[in-house]
Amino acid sequence: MLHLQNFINGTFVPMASGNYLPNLNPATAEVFSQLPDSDERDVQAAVEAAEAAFPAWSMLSAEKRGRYLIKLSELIDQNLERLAEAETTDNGKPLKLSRTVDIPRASSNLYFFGTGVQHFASESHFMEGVAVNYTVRRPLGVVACISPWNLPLYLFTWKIAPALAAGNTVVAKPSEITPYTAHLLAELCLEAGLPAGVLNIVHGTGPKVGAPLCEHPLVKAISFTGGTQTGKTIARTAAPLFKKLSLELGGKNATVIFADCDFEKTVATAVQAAFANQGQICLCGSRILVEGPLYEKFKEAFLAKVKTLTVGDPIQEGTNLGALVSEAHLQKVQQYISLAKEEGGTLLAGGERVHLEGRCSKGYFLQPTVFENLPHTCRTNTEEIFGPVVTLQPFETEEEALHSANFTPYGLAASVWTQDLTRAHRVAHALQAGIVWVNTWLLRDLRTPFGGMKQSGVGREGGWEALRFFTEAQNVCIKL
Ligand SMILES: NC(=O)C1=CN([C@@H]2O[C@H](COP(=O)(O)OP(=O)(O)OC[C@H]3O[C@@H](n4cnc5c(N)ncnc54)[C@H](O)[C@@H]3O)[C@@H](O)[C@H]2O)C=CC1
Ligand SMILES: O=C(O)/C=C/C=C(\O)C(=O)O
Repeated sequence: MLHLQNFINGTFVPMASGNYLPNLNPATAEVFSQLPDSDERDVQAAVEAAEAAFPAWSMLSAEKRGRYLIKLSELIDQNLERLAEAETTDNGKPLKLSRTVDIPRASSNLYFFGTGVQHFASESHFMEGVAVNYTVRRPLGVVACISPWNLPLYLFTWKIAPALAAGNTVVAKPSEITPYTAHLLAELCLEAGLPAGVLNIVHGTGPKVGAPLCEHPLVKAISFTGGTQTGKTIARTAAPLFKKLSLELGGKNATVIFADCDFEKTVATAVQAAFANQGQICLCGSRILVEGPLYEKFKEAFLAKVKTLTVGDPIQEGTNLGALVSEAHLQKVQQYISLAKEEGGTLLAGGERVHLEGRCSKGYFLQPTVFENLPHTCRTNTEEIFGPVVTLQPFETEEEALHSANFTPYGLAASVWTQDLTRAHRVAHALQAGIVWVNTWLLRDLRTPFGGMKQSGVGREGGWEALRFFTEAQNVCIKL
């Protein structure tokens, strides 16, 4: 049995408690590894290591720091297959997704910030004949990066890369549900020669590791991706301690389809946006709003495509949907399916757990599920389900579409499907969402601001936004 370890001060170390937690493969429901059940003592050791490493790391040139990240990116590329298999074993997602999306994106995150930081310039402001101001962006010190289980290495690296590039040292906590690839990344850090204490990884649960990490007085900033409830808890901790906070939280995203859309492309992408990663991406389009005249035609084509999706063993090439991440999460999603029925929804497809043969007979599989006839105000249409469950809703006017799309406490993402560019701009502007795609979905340019409005979070990640978050501006004013 594989035993994962904390990575503190450049070494794999046992946790203070001596206790392990079981780590399951959700496709087989079997325990395949054990992870440290760490606590505040391990957090303390990691923060101390990060604090000691900070002066030397922050004094390195951006180029030298960048080179370490680029080296790590190259090592990820060289270990693509091993990392992809680990991610799929840990998370249940199709191996082809790990291989083509998760792991390549983890590499890109490190490469992007490793190169990007070398172009990070600060502002200067000239007061005609009076003074010149220049602004220095200084790293903060020790920062915390807390990541979720849905895109494990992808989101882990999305946080640590800008934090390290900007000159901070990091204590990172991967999700206890999917800790495996973070452990493998620590091995690659050793191979890359990353100085000891620059990146520290503490495994364990939110209450025992995440909470003391957020409370620690030496931790200057917290970058968190996960559920909105957890985000609220972290915000309550951080506010009185005046820590910088970046929160990427839940979504209940609308796919808004007008009758003049490119039909085939729209249907194909709406299916992908609904069910990619078993619907476990905060950006998934879980409410599909379709203009009246197109509704029946769209419904027929959408359902036909959904019926072609294979729910299966994640390591099989032909699998489109793998396992949900855990039994608890499967049950949560199943409860939402029951709720949708109680709320009067008409089940158009799916709705049932899938029982596979062979090694996956105990896995947490669920059919891609589609409902209609649910009002935009109901719980099914306003709460984050985070699984392969979507609703179809017709609309008559643009105003009605916007009213429905915006009728949730979330404001993360939306996609708009139309050939009318003027309408696309108008609708994009009126949508309460931090990210709007027009005639596409999840097309990512890492330079763009990424984050949500309303209860989808606080702050923006990506590009300069991330480097600004992980630095503190100091203005120097020189009288001429
Ligand atoms: N927006 C997103 O990307 C995600 C949304 N979710 C949503 O959240 C729901 C709950 O999923 P969970 O796995 O429980 O997510 P979570 O928000 O509890 O977990 C995310 C990370 O936060 C850590 N954490 C938990 N409690 C903490 C605390 N008090 N202080 C600091 N860190 C803490 C966890 O250990 C994990 O590393 C899901 O059903 C889904 O709806 C979950 C994961 C990702
Ligand atoms: O940065 C991206 O491309 C995707 C980010 C996705 C999440 O933050 C999420 O699903 O939680």
